[in-house]
Amino acid sequence: MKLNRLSSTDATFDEALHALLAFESTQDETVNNTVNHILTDIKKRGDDALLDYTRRFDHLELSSISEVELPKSDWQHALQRLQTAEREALEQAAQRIRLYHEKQLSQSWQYTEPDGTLLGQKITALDRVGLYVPGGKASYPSSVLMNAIPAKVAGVNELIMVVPTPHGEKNDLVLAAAAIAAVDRIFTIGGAQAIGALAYGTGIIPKVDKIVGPGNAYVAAAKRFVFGLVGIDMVAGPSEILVICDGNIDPDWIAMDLFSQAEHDEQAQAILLCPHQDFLDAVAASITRQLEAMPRKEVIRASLEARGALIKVRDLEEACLIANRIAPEHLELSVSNPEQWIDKLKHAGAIFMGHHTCEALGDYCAGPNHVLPTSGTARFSSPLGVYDFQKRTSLIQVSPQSASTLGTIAATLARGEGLQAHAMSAEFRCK
Ligand SMILES: NC(=O)c1ccc[n+]([C@@H]2O[C@H](COP(=O)([O-])OP(=O)(O)OC[C@H]3O[C@@H](n4cnc5c(N)ncnc54)[C@H](O)[C@@H]3O)[C@@H](O)[C@H]2O)c1
Ligand SMILES: N[C@H](CO)Cc1c[nH]c[nH+]1
Ligand SMILES: [Zn+2]
Repeated sequence: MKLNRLSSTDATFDEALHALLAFESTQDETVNNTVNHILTDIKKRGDDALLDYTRRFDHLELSSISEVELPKSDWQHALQRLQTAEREALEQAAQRIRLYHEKQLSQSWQYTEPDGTLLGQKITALDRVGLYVPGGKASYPSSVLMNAIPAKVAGVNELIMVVPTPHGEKNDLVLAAAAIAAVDRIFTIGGAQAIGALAYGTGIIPKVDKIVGPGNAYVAAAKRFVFGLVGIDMVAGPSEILVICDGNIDPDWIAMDLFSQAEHDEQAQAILLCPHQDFLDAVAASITRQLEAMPRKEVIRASLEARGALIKVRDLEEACLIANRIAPEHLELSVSNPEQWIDKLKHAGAIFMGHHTCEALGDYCAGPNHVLPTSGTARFSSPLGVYDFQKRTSLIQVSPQSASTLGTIAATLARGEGLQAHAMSAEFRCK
């Protein structure tokens, strides 16, 4: 296979790195046109359009719209059908994710000024949230846990899950995860039509306040379109891993860490930064050797050839600078003293510290969320968390004494803006 081998001292390094990072699939014009058409149709024809698109894209023939909802007994049976090991793994992962996210709960606060004015911030959970669970090419029970648990920890009243079931095939692990995470309702719909149904509401699908959860390019484009009418978590791009390594580890481990994100899809990104040429060569050899045994080898190969790279850096200091430029979704700091480098790393969705912390643990059960900013957006955004399901309302209760002081300030500023009613409203309350 043709691996991209770069060195930070090459004259063309910046250009080569820029080319590797370029990714624009959710902006694709054909996808946007299709999604626009689907959303308009869902808005206009509601449930009838939903049935038509579910038939067309998921090959699911339903005789009546009521069949898109899965009764709760179905998910409970799915949970009971699981092998003990699978059920225990889901429950243990759920427990760790819950404990971690409970730390994120924000509380309302208020304070009173000396003249009796009270100021504060009231925290309220969102009323109704839609959770998109992908189901086109693969199933993601871990994503059910990662989205539903923080929502429930925040106190969301009603959590509506949608998941496509191509040819009517339901995934027991996905349904069992929904039961464990206490989702409220499940509908077997997917793609842009599911996002439209959640955003506008149809006869059967209730309109939600916010839509969360990852999906393919159609789902991502639909979320962009409905943003504003409803809230969205983020528009997640393909998975990314960046490994900074000191070379003191088995190269097979690092090659497999790169595969672990490359196997998600052809556009996933896997980059290794290391100061030691012999270690980079050993990882390259390991990639070639281990790839043949991987069930998803064609996806891994395509991803590594298009957007993967093994990069020789001058030292770990420079590796941190390059990592900050890339702002990866996942950053493995595979070095002996990871704490030493943390202050230098400013932009990453999640940092996995030390030789024993592989990124895959974070995908399933470490505790922190696996829904993370991609495509460089870690420069300004954060992992999905409880805070995404809570909103803040300001509280202001002005004492009679303060009404005079504040009223004078406000009236002066209001007249400066030419707003007479503002000024008079404040002055009426001045003593
Ligand atoms: N970032 C994360 O945390 C995370 C987690 C899990 C999955 N993912 C990503 O989510 C994505 C899941 O994609 P998927 O395809 O498996 O499932 P999906 O559920 O996102 O998409 C399937 C739906 O796409 C629609 N669709 C397919 N082809 C279409 C077409 N030609 N026209 C209109 N609509 C069409 C159909 O409605 C179908 O139901 C992957 O890219 C995966 O990497 C990300
Ligand atoms: N790595 C993905 C997020 O980038 C999440 C995931 C789900 N299953 C396995 N991995
Ligand atoms: Zn993953």
